[in-house]
Amino acid sequence: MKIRVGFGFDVHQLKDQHPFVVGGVTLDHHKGAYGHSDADVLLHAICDALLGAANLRDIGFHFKNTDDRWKGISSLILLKETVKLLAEKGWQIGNIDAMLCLEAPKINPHIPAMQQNIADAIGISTEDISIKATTNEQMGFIGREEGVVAYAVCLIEKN
Ligand SMILES: Nc1ccn([C@@H]2O[C@H](COP(=O)(O)O)[C@@H](O)[C@H]2O)c(=O)n1
Ligand SMILES: C[C@@]1(CO)OP(=O)(O)OP(=O)(O)OC[C@H]1O
Repeated sequence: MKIRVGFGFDVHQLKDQHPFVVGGVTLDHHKGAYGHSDADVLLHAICDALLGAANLRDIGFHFKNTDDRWKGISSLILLKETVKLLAEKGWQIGNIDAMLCLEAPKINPHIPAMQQNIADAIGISTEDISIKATTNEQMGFIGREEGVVAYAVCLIEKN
């Protein structure tokens, strides 16, 4: 059995009165993440961790931010496409561990729904998908609510 580890990072600007989609959940907040897609920072970090583990470049390589096909798209679709790219090379996903860094809103109440969205998209158990959150203790661009950051690691395996 071959196993590989992957790491992903993503950051998006926060803008007033913009939808805030994280892990496929639309959060009720006065600001939201801005990007070419739905700007789901958590799913983008997970896509990059998976692609990195399989040595398949990164999210922007496969889904260019100049391509109208991805304009406003749900990142759950990008995640499903990413899993297909891995499956074509024989990779299965072992587990994912992710960390969100944002001042507000509180993420904890939404974690089960995010885990379920990701589990449905990639076909593994919610038990193998960990999501955590921290503030940046009011420091820097995260502390000023100018941006949101996510990190993710994963294990993938094939026979
Ligand atoms: N956006 C967030 C940030 C944090 N949490 C939860 O609160 C705990 C304390 O956060 P600190 O940054 O003050 O250490 C953190 O461990 C998370 O459980 C959250 O849900 N959403
Ligand atoms: C997802 C893509 C494609 O719609 O656009 P964004 O939503 O701007 O997100 P980013 O994290 O910059 O990554 C890659 C992009 O090409």
